[in-house]
Amino acid sequence: MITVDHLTKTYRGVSAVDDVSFSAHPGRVTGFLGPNGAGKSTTMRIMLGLSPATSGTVEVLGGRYADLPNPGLEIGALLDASAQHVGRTGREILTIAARTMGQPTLRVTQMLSRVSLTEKEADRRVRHYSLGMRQRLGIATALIGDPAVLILDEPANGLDPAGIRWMRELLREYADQGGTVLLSSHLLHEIEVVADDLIVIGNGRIVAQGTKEELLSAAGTVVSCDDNTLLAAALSEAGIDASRSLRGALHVHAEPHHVGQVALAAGVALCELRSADSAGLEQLFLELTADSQRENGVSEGLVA
Ligand SMILES: Nc1ncnc2c1ncn2[C@@H]1O[C@H](COP(=O)(O)OP(=O)(O)OP(=O)(O)O)[C@@H](O)[C@H]1O
Repeated sequence: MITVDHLTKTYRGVSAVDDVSFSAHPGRVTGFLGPNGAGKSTTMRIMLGLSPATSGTVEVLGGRYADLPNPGLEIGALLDASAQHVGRTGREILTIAARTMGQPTLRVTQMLSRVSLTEKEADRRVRHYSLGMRQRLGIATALIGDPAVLILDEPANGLDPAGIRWMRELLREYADQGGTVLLSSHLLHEIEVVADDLIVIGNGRIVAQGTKEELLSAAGTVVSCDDNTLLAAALSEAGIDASRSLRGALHVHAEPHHVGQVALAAGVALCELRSADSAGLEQLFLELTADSQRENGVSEGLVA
């Protein structure tokens, strides 16, 4: 379990993280989503005791990271796969990690196989690794202490489609066995398949959070007919805001069933009626986060 409570971090008066609160739960993959510079890495660095908070608290497994006697046995982290010592081999890096955590060296072989790095690749120096191989090595290092919590900052960077699929399966399996996963990304489609819960951050503030299903249903309905102005008027009369459009169609925040009933009552023959699903969530994500004005970046009904 990770609990972030009213966390704020300012750099020379400018806030990178602004009053952020959320939780990540055991048995679930929590996606931490936001564009570049939104505050994801800063939040994760504070979680791992690498940077002090200006105010607010973060608790991982009920306490502060800095107070854990052997943190790698409880929390596995990967913040920057390119920060590994390039002069060492993958096997050396894993062996040092295992020894530091008091783990048997057998774990090294087990982790190599878990992340699909071959014995030959393990004996190569990290400077000759691709970014994808470095991500795999970073994940092996995070897992070597068999922790209950995983904190991963953009772990899909540099992975090819098969690698991304492998990562999703690994994280799903880890969460299904009771682990807590916090996974950041700036790309919705990269994490929407695996995430159970989503935290959306923009300009240092949480703009939406909830289960994936809640956010997808909040993403609304796409509806259109031959005369969308007439349809929009009928919907508006029924109290449904239809001000946004998606590829010429109307995008409304209501269930398809409800929208269909309003159209029927108004005698409007529909050409299209469907749940907006991830297309709507993607649009919502862009709207919520692209806005540079913090105070405007909030969508009603989605805010925590
Ligand atoms: N050490 C620092 N000094 C000053 N400003 C910083 C520092 N670290 C981060 N920032 C600023 O804080 C904000 C949040 O950065 P952060 O790296 O947390 O975002 P992010 O969501 O992880 O983005 P990315 O996806 O690009 O990694 C940015 O405006 C960044 O410039």
